Amino acid sequence: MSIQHFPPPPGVKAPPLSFGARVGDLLFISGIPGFDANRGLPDSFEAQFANVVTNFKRVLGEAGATMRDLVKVNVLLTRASDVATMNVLYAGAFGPAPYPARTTCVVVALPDPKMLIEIEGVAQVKG
Ligand SMILES: N/C(=C\C=C\C(=O)O)C(=O)O
Repeated sequence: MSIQHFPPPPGVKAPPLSFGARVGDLLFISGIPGFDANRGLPDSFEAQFANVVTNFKRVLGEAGATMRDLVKVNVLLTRASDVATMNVLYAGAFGPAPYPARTTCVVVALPDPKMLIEIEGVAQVKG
């Protein structure tokens, strides 16, 4: 079965990865940080979360999927103090129920010291 890759757009300075990779009916989405359109990282958790959702939807859309097609989501945070806020924002962005399966981890660090959150996921893609 072949793999369809969704690389960063030309000119975007990203690490050596695809934002998404599809095999069969499954789309695997890389850890998506909260970069804005200019590859800047806002200071606030809420703004980073909003950018993650925008970026996440773009990757899903490129593969013909939506947030409702998500099967599993992993949320990586660098501050346990953001968990409560994340849950509120998450319910708005990834809801309504039923939600995808999810794991949340508080990690020591993410690749850029300004990153407060990354979300990765697996979605079902039909067609
Ligand atoms: N997922 C990772 C970084 C993503 C960076 C980006 O979207 O620009 C990684 O390093 O694994």
